[in-house]
Amino acid sequence: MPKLELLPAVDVRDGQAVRLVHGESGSETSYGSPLDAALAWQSAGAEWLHLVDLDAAFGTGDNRDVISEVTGAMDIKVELSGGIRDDASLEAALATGCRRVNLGTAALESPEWVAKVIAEHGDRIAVGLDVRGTTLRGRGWTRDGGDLYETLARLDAEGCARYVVTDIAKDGTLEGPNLGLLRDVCAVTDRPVVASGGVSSLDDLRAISLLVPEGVEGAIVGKALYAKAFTLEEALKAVAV
Ligand SMILES: O=C(O)c1ccccc1NCC(=O)[C@H](O)[C@H](O)COP(=O)(O)O
Repeated sequence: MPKLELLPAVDVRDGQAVRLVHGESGSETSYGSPLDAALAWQSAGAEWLHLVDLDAAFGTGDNRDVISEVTGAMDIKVELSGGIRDDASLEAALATGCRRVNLGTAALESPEWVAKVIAEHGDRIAVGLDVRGTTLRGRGWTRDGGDLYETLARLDAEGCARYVVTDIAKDGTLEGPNLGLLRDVCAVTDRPVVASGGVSSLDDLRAISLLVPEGVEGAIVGKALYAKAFTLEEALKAVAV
């Protein structure tokens, strides 16, 4: 059985590494330099970095310089998220050298464009399915964007390579992941799923690991690392098989 991939998160707002609660603008706790955080996760043995431009996601500007600096400094693979909604922002994101990007709002508002870029870029495109209940949310998770399962069926048919599934009610709360949601999504798609939101403990990671045979490929970990609930070294050891 392959091991669960871990993706430590660096969410950037106004040039700083932050964590939000439920992804809500204004709920930031700041954790300093995004580059320092990313380098720390890399030194600890991460194989992936999940890097989010929250200002681009919220439409309050962008952190392109910081994102480029961090991505350029990484020897590990980078998954880039936040505000990638058109050719210009996609080209800029891919040009950073990231391994893949996450599209969120665009998958809800610009389905034809998303089908086109999936066809062009294959597995460098993932789609973030950010949900409250089974309703998708876009524009920095502030607006409803349709039904999870209808959108998933459409994206599957278009050849989407991978999904990053976030229960917004869990995100940044340290309340544990929504394992039922992950199971339900894996039951209706054969594409790999990356779990995001709510991880609080090594036991949460072990529980997500048990879903690898069902299709969960990775887990994003943000708040728990910044809050020092465990170290990344401990997390990597917990999911090693
Ligand atoms: O990814 C986005 O585009 C995004 C947009 C708006 C608000 C938040 C967004 N992402 C948050 C994350 O990806 C978190 O880093 C991740 O879910 C980690 O959550 P947690 O482990 O609960 O801190």
